Amino acid sequence: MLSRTRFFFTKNSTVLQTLNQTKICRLALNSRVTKSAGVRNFFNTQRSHVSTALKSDGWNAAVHTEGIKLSGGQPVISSRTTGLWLLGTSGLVFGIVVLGGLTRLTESGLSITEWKPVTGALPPLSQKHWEEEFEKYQESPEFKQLNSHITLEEFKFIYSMEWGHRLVGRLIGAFFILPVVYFWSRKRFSFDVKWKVVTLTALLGLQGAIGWWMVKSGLDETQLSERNSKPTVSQYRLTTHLGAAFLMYLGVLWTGIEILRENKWFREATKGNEAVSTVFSKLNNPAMKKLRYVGAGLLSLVFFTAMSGGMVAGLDAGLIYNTFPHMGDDLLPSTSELMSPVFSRKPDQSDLWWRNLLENPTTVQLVHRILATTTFFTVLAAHLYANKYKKIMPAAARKTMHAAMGIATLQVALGISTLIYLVPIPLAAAHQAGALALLTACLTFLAQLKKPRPQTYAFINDIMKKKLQNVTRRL
Ligand code: HEM
Repeated sequence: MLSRTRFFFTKNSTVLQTLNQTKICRLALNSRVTKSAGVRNFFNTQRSHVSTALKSDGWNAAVHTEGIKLSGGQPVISSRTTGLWLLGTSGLVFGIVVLGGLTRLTESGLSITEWKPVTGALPPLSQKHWEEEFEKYQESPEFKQLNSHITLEEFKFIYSMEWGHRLVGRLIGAFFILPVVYFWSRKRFSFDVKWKVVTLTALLGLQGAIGWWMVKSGLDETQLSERNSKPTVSQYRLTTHLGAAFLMYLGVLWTGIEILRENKWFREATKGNEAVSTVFSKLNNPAMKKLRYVGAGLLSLVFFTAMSGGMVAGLDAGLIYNTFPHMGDDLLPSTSELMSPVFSRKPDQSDLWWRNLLENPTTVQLVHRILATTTFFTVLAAHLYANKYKKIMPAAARKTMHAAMGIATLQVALGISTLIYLVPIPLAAAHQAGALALLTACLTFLAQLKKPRPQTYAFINDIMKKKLQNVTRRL
């Protein structure tokens, strides 16, 4: 349909001339009139002419319409719809992370003892089916050691939590993969976005497998006895699952923001809006390079702190030392407690350090406190530093840095409250969501400082140079 016509113009004047000659340029650029049948017919009769011109142009110009299919052609900029869809996906991933946290906090995660990617999408629908599922659960170490008192009704609750978590995972899979196929076939992705989307699809598939790998560590008696643990999932696997979800979230968000920024520049450039040149010159300022390092450093630090939080959650280490800043009577527990030989598994104790750092709940909690405090003061320092450049920084980046400061403060308050009140579910879930919110702010800060890709830069600059103010892009 012509109303879907999307135009990407770059350097070559031959094509522009051809388009002008055939009047298509004027008619199609003014796309409000393209719905009329007369114009559509006119356009159809001319399309082969344009297509030939474009092919001979060697892809300096690319016009994408439903009517004109240019073999192997790809847009310089992905369509705005793909950016919005990626932001929608990031919202869903945010939601499932919180739901996953609630599943863990309500101790529901080990209630489904099998992984059936397809048939598991249906919950038990009859009393008999529920009883069968309950019987399977009764074979699990969690039931035998911790939950032998549980009734079928109580089992239904924990089962539904875990089933809901898995269902939302499947829905996100569909919400992501079906549009990928559609957008790909309609050539809506630029080359850069294509490989990102492939990586994200792989990560999504991997995430399901990691989820089951994690659950298995809490169902397998051999693994539990090796870890000398009560029936819970391994903290390493829980953190891997959390980390993969965070990476997926950051990946879709980053790609979505990048596409929407490019589309915004494109729209403004076609309107002849000078703001694009201002943003480009701000982004080209050498001072922004330092701020980019600051943003990347912050993002990595928050991610690392969040992963250490995953280790705290996986070891239930929030249930000890429920005071802040003191841990017990002093600021720090004794060295013998922090580096206890109990956690070493080698006769020569060569693994004493790393095992305590990753498996001793006291040490793991201390590591999280140290990282969290470092993160807070680093955000504060970055905020003060970024403020020095507030006049030359893009406004969006300035605002996200303010947001990061506010969220970091809230996150520390939530973390301390979670600890002091012995990990109540609402606070712990809010603390987990807070970690994602802080990551969002840091990632958005960095994304707003990112220079345009060279091909985007050339493309947008070209539009501005040619002052193609009438170009519209209907997405
Ligand atoms: C920048 C600051 C912080 C970040 C990014 C952060 C991040 C996280 C994350 C991602 C988790 C895992 C949540 C889950 O999987 O359910 C967690 C858990 C936890 N954090 Fe933090 N945290 C921060 C600050 C703090 C502070 C200051 C404290 C208090 C000393 C704290 C105490 C806890 C506790 C007790 C848990 C375990 C909660 C549970 O068992 O669900 N956090 N943190």
